[in-house]
Amino acid sequence: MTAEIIDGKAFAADLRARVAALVPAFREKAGRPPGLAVVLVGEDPASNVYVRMKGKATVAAGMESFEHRLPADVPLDELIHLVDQLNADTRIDGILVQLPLPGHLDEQAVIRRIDPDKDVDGLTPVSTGRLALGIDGLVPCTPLGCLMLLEDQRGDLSGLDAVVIGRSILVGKPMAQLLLSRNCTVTVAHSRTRDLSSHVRRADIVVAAVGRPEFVKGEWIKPGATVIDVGINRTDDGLIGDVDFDGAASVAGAITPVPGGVGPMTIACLLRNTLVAAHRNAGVALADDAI
Ligand SMILES: Nc1nc(=O)c2c([nH]1)NC[C@@H]1CN(c3ccc(C(=O)N[C@@H](CCC(=O)O)C(=O)O)cc3)C=[N+]21
Ligand SMILES: [Mg+2]
Repeated sequence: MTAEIIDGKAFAADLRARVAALVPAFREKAGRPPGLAVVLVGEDPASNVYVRMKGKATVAAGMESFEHRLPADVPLDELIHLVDQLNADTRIDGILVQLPLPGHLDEQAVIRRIDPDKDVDGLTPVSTGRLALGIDGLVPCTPLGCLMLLEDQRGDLSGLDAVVIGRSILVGKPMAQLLLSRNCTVTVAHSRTRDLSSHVRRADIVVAAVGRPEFVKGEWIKPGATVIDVGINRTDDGLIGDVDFDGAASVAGAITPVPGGVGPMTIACLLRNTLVAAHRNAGVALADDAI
């Protein structure tokens, strides 16, 4: 094995500490802590674990956590009504509706109801548009975390060839936009892409977000490439990424492990986005390079 293992867990712990260090000054100036509301519909065990982890991390950072659990069969208008209440609640700076929602609920209808100023997931049409236009806004947490790890690893990304595998709203599409904003040459591959391995073989940066265990093979990786594995696949052997880790680690320059790579960065970036939103919502200044 030759690749450096990127320690996302340590990077995330440092980011969380830097966010927490900025909270007391905010509390002082705003007269209240930053607040994050998380909405969970239904009883999916994995979602339950994530929501509990998010709540704990929020409190540990000195912020206020608001958890709302609704039954799986909640009607759309009740969920929308809750979002309206959270939008109007001045204690709350960030609203996260845990996805996926049960099949009868229209996810886009719920997401577009969230006040863009509280959109710490970066999923509303306004946030998506701002990202595409290169205007300051809230960026989805998982791709933001991936970008932080990449820039820490590679420095300036300008001119590098990047392949993003997956085109989801939560990861693939915003990841491509972020890499483009850093002057990468970006290819977005997906389930209909022909000859995927030939695209991956050219890439200096590979971001795998397909949701299939060990889908990306070590032989596809260009020697020295940086590999970011977003996959969280629960199998009988535990959590498995979207990349064949052992194969890729023998050729890559650096690679994120699963667990302990991108996952912890997602939660750290959620706290970061909540802190940024809180400053904007309360009219308290935060230096551009503060976090
Ligand atoms: N509106 C919305 N926003 C999200 O950001 C969102 C979501 N819905 N739905 C589900 C996905 C998934 N997600 C993760 C967060 C943390 C870890 C994480 O901390 N993972 C640990 C392991 C945790 C474990 O042991 O299960 C790791 O990779 O080391 C993983 C995945 C956020 N998501
Ligand atoms: Mg896809």
